[in-house]
Amino acid sequence: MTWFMVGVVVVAAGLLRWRRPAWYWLTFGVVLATVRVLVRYASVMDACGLTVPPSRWRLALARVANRPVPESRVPRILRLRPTRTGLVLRLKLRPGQDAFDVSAATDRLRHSFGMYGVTSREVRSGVVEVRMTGYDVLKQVQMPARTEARPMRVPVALREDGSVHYRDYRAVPHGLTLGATESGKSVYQRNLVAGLAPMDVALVGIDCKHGVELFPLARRFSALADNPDTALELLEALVSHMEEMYQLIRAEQRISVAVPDAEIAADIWDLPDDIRPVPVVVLVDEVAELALFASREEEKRRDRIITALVRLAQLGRAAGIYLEICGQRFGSELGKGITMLRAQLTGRTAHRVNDETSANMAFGDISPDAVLAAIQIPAETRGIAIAGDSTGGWHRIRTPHTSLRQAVNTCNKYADRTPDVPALAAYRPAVAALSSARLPLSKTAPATA
Ligand SMILES: Nc1ncnc2c1ncn2[C@@H]1O[C@H](COP(=O)(O)OP(=O)(O)OP(=O)(O)O)[C@@H](O)[C@H]1O
Repeated sequence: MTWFMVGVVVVAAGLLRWRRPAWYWLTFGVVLATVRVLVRYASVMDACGLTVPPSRWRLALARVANRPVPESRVPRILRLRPTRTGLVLRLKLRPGQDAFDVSAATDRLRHSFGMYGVTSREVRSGVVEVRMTGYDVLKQVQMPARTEARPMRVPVALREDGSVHYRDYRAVPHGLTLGATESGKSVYQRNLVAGLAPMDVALVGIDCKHGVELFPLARRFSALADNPDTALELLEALVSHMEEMYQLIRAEQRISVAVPDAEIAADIWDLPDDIRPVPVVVLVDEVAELALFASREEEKRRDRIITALVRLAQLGRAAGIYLEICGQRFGSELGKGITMLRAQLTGRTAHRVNDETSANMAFGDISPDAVLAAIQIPAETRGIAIAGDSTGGWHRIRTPHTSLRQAVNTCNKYADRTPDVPALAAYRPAVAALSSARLPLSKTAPATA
């Protein structure tokens, strides 16, 4: 009977591991992995070259006391913390070791501890955090139920080490998302919109793919444009809005300068709550549509559009205006001003790209390693992307698969949080018109069936 029970448990564990790796990890994997790491720790560290020989004084002490020669020493375990997706091991390095030793050994640690993936980072001098994942967390992304809530910080994807990837607008104001067609850019953008929807933020959309991506989300948008002419007007209205925000900050500065010890506002976040304007996130889908032209008139329009975008990218942060630009390619081939604009878009996300040039457009000026990682994204795993910023750090990420329906539901749910931005009032989508436009379609559907 006992052997039968053991057999049932082993088969259940095997099935879970195969079909539901996340459940396997939570039920069996976490305990087995913790025991394995603790039991094998010293021998694995030794085999991976992460030990240091005993110090001279310990050797001398052993000689004097006539004791056996002391063994090499392993980094001290400060903490071993199980997580939803793996284990986090915090190590205190021995004298003579550095964080690079551990990062160079991550692949050896991975297979020695029988984990799916291992990454490491230096937390502070001499202390390294080794994050191990028990299974491929990017295969079927499940975001944790609770994430750290902060204004303008969206939990948008999962990183391959199991941690949450945030799009933090206050830390990295402007972003560029690139990727070949069908690589997952729209799903990424949908996750961003769904994450921003419950926040106190005005969403502005420019979708020159005839509005198919952003217009269904119109109820949560304060302004929308679906063609280059309206996009130009909207961007110029945003520049005026930005100038008004600067006037507001200046006015507040004049008041605080006269008050000794008062804080002087440098951006909208320093303004008192009651006068702080709502921040604005501008989402631009398929940016190349704004940069292409076929006639002299269109060229003039294009130049004005790029000038407005460059001005918003250069000065928008203090006024609380953040750009999120999305496209298949974004290089000098799109004409003058593009490389200048790209330099301001320091948050970079690259989905699968068709060639090295496109990967270079995303990361060439940031990190050569990230360029290589972007080229290696396999075509069959859509939604996988490399996310990096101007610090040179980068991660492999994947968003949860959010359908347009789910994103629309979220936007409808938070429709009452859509703020009015007076400068953009002319571009506010006519939601009533949108809903009534659907009525004849749904009425005619049964008739034609
Ligand atoms: N994070 C994801 N997880 C799982 N599947 C995904 C993910 N992201 C995208 N996909 C799949 O890839 C398909 C293409 O995604 P998406 O429409 O976002 O690509 P795109 O880059 O915007 O393409 P295009 O430029 O042609 O509009 C989606 O229909 C979806 O099935």
